[in-house]
Amino acid sequence: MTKPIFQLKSIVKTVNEGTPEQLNILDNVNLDIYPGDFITILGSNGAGKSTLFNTIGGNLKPDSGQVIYNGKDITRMSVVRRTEFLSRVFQDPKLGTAPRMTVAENLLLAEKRGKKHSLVPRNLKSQMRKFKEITAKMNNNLDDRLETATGNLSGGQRQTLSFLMATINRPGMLLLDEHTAALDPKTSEQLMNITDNTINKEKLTCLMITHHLDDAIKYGNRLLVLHQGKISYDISGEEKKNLTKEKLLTFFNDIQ
Ligand SMILES: Nc1ncnc2c1ncn2[C@@H]1O[C@H](COP(=O)(O)OP(=O)(O)OP(=O)(O)O)[C@@H](O)[C@H]1O
Repeated sequence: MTKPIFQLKSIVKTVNEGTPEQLNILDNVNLDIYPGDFITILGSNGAGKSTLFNTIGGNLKPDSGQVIYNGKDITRMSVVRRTEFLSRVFQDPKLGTAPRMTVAENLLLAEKRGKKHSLVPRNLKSQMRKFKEITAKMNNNLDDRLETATGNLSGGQRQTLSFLMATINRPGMLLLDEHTAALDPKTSEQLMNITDNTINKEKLTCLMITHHLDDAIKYGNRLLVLHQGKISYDISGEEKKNLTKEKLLTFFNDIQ
């Protein structure tokens, strides 16, 4: 049987402890993620989605419970060490890239992340052909802008670059935190297509937070709904394939 690559075991995170506002923002969360899972995550504002990602990414330590990667307890592992196997793309295109550095320099930086220096080519020139090839596949002229400072790119190009940087080393876990939410509908759809193709081709394990029901239904093999710090819905396979927007809306109405 396939073993989970990532596990959350009885994760609890409480805020405002000992006050009338005390709240379990993660309330005994258990989750087994299998290699190649592409999980879409829905949940209303304040449901705990970012808190879940922060726990997985190491930005937030749970009060109790365990975070396991490849069978190893990483609950107390730092964010920096987790970058050896984990990448995250944020909603804000400005967060993933260094604005004064060129597209090519950003890609080189991303290649180095989590690797021993000796394994990374130092010379940017030797990598240019490869970077040109990767960016050309994005079909948004990023390949013509390899020497451009990232701050001068369009939001869509910049977010595509963030996605490329996050996936260039084939991460063990990819976290997409509403990564298309700041883009116009057409650009958002383009990046979702790139995302889906890359995840399928590279067989990446990915969690994607979205507020778009259509995207949550269309993409991935598994869908979770978070509600009040708990996983209240977790479907995959045929059940996910047969899910409709109407069924999902009914579910949301029922839990409110
Ligand atoms: N440091 C904190 N102190 C107090 N409350 C917090 C803290 N961090 C998060 N919360 C609360 O925890 C709950 C979950 O927040 P979280 O940001 O994870 O939700 P979310 O599902 O990502 O929401 P959104 O869709 O709005 O981004 C919210 O009620 C939020 O106010």
